[in-house]
Amino acid sequence: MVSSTECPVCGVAASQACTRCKMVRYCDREHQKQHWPQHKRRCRPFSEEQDAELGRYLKVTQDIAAGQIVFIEEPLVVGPKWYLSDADKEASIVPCVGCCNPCRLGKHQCRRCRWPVCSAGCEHESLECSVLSLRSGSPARADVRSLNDYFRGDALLVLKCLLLQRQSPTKWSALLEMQSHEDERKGTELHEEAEQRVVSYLQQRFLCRLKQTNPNLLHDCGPEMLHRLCGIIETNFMVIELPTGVELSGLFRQACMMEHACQPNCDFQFDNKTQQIAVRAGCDLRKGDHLRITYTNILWGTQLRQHHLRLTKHFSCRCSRCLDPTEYGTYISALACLGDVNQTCGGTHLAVDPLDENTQWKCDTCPMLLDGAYVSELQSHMTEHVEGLLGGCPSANQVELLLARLTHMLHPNHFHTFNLKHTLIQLYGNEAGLELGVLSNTQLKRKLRLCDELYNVCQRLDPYSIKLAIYVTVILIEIAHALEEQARRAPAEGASLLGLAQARLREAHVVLEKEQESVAGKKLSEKLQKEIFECEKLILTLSYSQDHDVDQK
Ligand SMILES: C[S@@+](CC[C@H](N)C(=O)[O-])C[C@H]1O[C@@H](n2cnc3c(N)ncnc32)[C@H](O)[C@@H]1O
Repeated sequence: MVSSTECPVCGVAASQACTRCKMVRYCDREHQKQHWPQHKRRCRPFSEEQDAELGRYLKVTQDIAAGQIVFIEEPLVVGPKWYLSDADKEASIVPCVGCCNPCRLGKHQCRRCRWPVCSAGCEHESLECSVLSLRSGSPARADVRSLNDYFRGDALLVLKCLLLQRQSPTKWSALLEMQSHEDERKGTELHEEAEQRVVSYLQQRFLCRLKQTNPNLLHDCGPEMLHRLCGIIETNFMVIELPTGVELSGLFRQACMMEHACQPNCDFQFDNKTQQIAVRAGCDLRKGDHLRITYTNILWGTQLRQHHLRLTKHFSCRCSRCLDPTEYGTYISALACLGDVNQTCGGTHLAVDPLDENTQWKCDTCPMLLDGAYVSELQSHMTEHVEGLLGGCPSANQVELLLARLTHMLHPNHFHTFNLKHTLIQLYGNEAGLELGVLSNTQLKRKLRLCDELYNVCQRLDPYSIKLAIYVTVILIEIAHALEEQARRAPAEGASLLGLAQARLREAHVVLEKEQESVAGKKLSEKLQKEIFECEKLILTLSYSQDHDVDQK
């Protein structure tokens, strides 16, 4: 919706904008009042704005309290996941083309187009089905890899977009207004991959036949349009996680206008029944604030986030975190200074210019400078080690060993050490042979210290737990575990330690409110309920035994 310059009541040129949304103008108060019954359904506490750097974005026009729904919106398109990992390409469970429920590949197929459905009776949109029925050939083999390659979900998402030109001209034009970064994509790996996986696949399998059998069905389905749609998806898609664990991608006219920041102020939830997205204020928003979500992983260091944003969204983020070499004092990208050959200086290397991919890294204590290329090679080498280890369910001992090796080179809060420590706090107290009762006092203290370090990093990066609610909840539960165990060991301080544990669990309860709809949030919520109950039981048991002791004395 572009803001109109004519009064919707009488059509004359108008200058008084609706103060809430600034999207409609009136010639006078009387006509504004008259129009309110219609306008109130569209009037929202933000306006659509545009600027040379951000493109379109959303600006708050009146204060909004934390937790309040800012707007609810229907999708333009919802479809299969856009980025398919290697594991996805070998998955035997895929979303049903009809209802998106998980279904086993090869079990049921749509009677007409043969694409995977969850049950014989599950139907899908008829135009989509008739285009998919034009397929040529059949899967080379019946193994999951061949079937996944034959029924490509990411290509189906592009086809869903393409068919809007027939199904809904309004949605089609809204889709084409979205940024695609077409020019920047040309000649890149992403463009080449889109050509291989999506454009040539759709053309050879379905669209060439469509041109012969029904040339007037789609006005524009050539390779340029397909590439443009790939760019629109890449730039705008939002990740939707269903309660079944299925991940989908969605495009929304307005929600996709929200700009990126590495410290967001909004989050969103998808309702699978209505297919609507609800955008919510993650903290108190003031008039003039922009609505911001995060397009990348906020637990990555600046170089990695910037690289990801440049590669996929074609911009350099200049938010306050990206401009600050310490990243709000977390030092999450910082390296430990190795000093000269003889001894380390104990200092920390920080990027001289965090926005420059090739920046040098300067020690804050000695004159040592590190080259950008060296640092990025070191980082990716470490990524391999950390991901390799954490992907294989390691023991606490294995994690400690890698941590000890990396500690020489990284700041204690570096994102690689953050990941290792977040795993460790869950292993201490839960791994077989390292149950809470078996941990030494030193191990218990270490668990608590690691939890505190991780909690502080999360608080600085995401003070309202908009993105890190799950991480923070896990940390708070582990803190409570350690405090409860300390209370068991030192009954004299038991009451105060259990009080602290209970407070941490209550805090976790509040933090987890934000994740009520996600699969991980639901699971964790059940665990948290039990933890709260167990903690209350411990408190009662302790006060009973203390009362009992007093009586006996
Ligand atoms: C999801 S779209 C947002 C809506 C888009 N601005 C439009 O006009 O349709 C993402 C694109 O917006 C721009 N953008 C979003 N956040 C930005 C930021 N923090 N700095 C610069 N550009 C940004 C980039 O071009 C990015 O690829």
